[in-house]
Amino acid sequence: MEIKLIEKFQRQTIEQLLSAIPFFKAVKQLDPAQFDTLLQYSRIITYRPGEVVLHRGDGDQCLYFLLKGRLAVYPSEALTGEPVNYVTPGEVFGDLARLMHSPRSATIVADTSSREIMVFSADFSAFGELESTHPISLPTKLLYYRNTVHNLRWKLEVYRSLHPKDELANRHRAVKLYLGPKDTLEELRSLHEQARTLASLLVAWNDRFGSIAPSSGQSPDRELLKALEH
Ligand SMILES: Nc1ncnc2c1ncn2[C@@H]1O[C@@H]2COP(=O)(O)O[C@H]2[C@H]1O
Repeated sequence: MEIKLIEKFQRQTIEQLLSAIPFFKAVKQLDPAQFDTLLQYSRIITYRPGEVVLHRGDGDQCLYFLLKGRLAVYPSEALTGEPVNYVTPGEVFGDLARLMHSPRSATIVADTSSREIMVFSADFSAFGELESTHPISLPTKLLYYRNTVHNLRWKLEVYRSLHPKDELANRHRAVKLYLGPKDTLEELRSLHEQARTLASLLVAWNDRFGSIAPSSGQSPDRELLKALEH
């Protein structure tokens, strides 16, 4: 693992890397000053294949966005069986612990199939209390939570399509969408509440199935386990 400060990179490089991440792209378009503020709380981390990025049960609350490579998500520290899911470039991860006020819900490992693994890490403490608007503004928070709710709903839809008869399958559809006035604190509160409920449903899927992939229960990823021994 190597941690690199944002200042070590040319501005153009950072902008190019972050243009592939919907949240940062939207913030930059809406309010370039907020984009700069987020950068002040961020750094870039590179990993070697097989390195552990997040440990289930850890208490830190950084938020991550994958820039390059692929990551495997394991529901337990044991790293046996199939990963529960993969994280691909542009996706956010490490967002559930803060949302649910709980330790990390999964272990995330740099995949052995990736040569270069690069992650953008943001210190979530900049978000402060939900309703505070400094240093991160209400519009930026709204972008973040809309994005989070969208991503969680999407993942839960995928799991529903794999296990349509499971009693968890329809639960996320019962989580009400917000229909009130847009761009308000009320919308932020609703998105936050939706995100919390959807996050706990995702963790319930992980707990129930171990791996949600159809090939669940088959042989462990030996290549990955071997790489972890070094
Ligand atoms: N089923 C899943 N699919 C994709 N990512 C997941 C899944 N379960 C957990 N994660 C991610 O793994 C992260 C582990 O740390 P957090 O609990 O903070 O946030 C978690 C999610 O971002």
